[in-house]
Amino acid sequence: MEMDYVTGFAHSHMDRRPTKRPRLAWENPQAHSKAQSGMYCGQELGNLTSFGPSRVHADHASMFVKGLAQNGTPQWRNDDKDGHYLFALGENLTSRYKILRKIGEGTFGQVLDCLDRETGETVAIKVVRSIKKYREAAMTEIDVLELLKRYDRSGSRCVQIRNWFDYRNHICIVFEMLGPSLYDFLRKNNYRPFPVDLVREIGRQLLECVAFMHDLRLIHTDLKPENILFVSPEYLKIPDYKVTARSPTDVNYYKRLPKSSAIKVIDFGSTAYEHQEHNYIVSTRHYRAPEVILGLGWSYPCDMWSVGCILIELCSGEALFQTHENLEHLAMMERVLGPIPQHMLKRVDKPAEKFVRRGRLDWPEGATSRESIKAVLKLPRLQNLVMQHVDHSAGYLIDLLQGLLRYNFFFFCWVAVILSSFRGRTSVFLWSCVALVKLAGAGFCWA
Ligand SMILES: Nc1ncnc2c1ncn2[C@@H]1O[C@H](COP(=O)(O)OP(=O)(O)OP(=O)(O)O)[C@@H](O)[C@H]1O
Repeated sequence: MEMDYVTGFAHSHMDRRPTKRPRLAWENPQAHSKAQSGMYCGQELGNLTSFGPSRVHADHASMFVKGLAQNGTPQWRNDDKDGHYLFALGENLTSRYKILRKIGEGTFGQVLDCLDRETGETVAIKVVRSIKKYREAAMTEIDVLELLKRYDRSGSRCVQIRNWFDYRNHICIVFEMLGPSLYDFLRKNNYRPFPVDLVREIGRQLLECVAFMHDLRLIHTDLKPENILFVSPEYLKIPDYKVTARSPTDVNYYKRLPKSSAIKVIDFGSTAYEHQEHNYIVSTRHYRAPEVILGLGWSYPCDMWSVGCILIELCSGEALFQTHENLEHLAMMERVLGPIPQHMLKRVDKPAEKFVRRGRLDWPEGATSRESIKAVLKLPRLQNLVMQHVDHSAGYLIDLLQGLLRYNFFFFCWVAVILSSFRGRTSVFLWSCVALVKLAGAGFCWA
């Protein structure tokens, strides 16, 4: 078998499709965080405010005191109209970090590949937009990252924070450098699926990460292929025998596969604590749980729903619920997973009342167009969808997905919360959920 070994995606050859699917709304009213109050204890050093607890950071601050830094940083420039930091490649971001290239951009800011002059390693720095709500969310993200770092001793599940600082009104979060995202692979492979054995391995790690977060009473709320990164940038190019392309010059002849299956979750900017109020809209559209759309309030199960959508996408190559409209989205869920229980439809909030008529979803009557009805009818039932893409172990995967994409999971969750509060132990919560789902006939054997 011809095999081509490559290190890292060639960014210059990236196609022109967007690398990220944006969240439609950013409606996360974050509370002031512990880290934020720490900010005012920082040392004002020229155009940098430094607060990092680490020894490395303290050394860095002392460099500024000696007056070395100002020479190394560019002249002050205004931000762009959206509050993004403007920079040139090769410039310094404080005297410690040299900007090598831009890796990504999201709602919160830009992510830059930088050389850390103190350690000699390359790091990914998220330079957050200089807008109050994004600055506040970044401070919450730092709190969460530090909590995760404290408990994830092996650092194997979630991206590791190395440092943070406030530079020219931009919160900058320094991360370990990771490889491409699951979405980068899907895109580069023209939306061809991942091999099922790799999906199983990714699913296991993802569920471990979610269990770990839930145990800390944290809800990620924005799990999606863009936010799951392979640890290593190395990948193989192997001929894809399933496609009709016969010539190695054809773009579809090869398929890229990661050399290692190790993944980590990123983007804790929307992570919520269990005790906060959960009535606003969360998650990127395709991965949004029904209770979020129906305004029923949400909790841990919204992450489980996202994991279910992600696993299907990895097996099929395409997002399961490709829609931008609430009623169509709910109709798609009913098509794939069966009717939404009446007790949920009875409790919807005011804005969602228009989706319900006589105790059931107002579909197809409420559809906005014939195309919309066709888009829903095109979707297969979950079992058929899985069997189209998975030959061996389809049964186990269907069991797992039925457990993750369970409308009632939301209600099981409340029972589990009550059970865990009796015992005062967070892990009881997750095991209660698992036990309840198992009792309900779902299997977790596959992952
Ligand atoms: N540690 C990292 N290593 C390598 N690339 C990274 C790292 N962190 C982020 N990226 C890249 O930068 C992109 C944006 O990062 P991130 O999702 O944290 O930003 P965001 O502004 O919070 O995005 P969103 O719009 O989803 O909220 C990611 O999709 C990824 O491609």
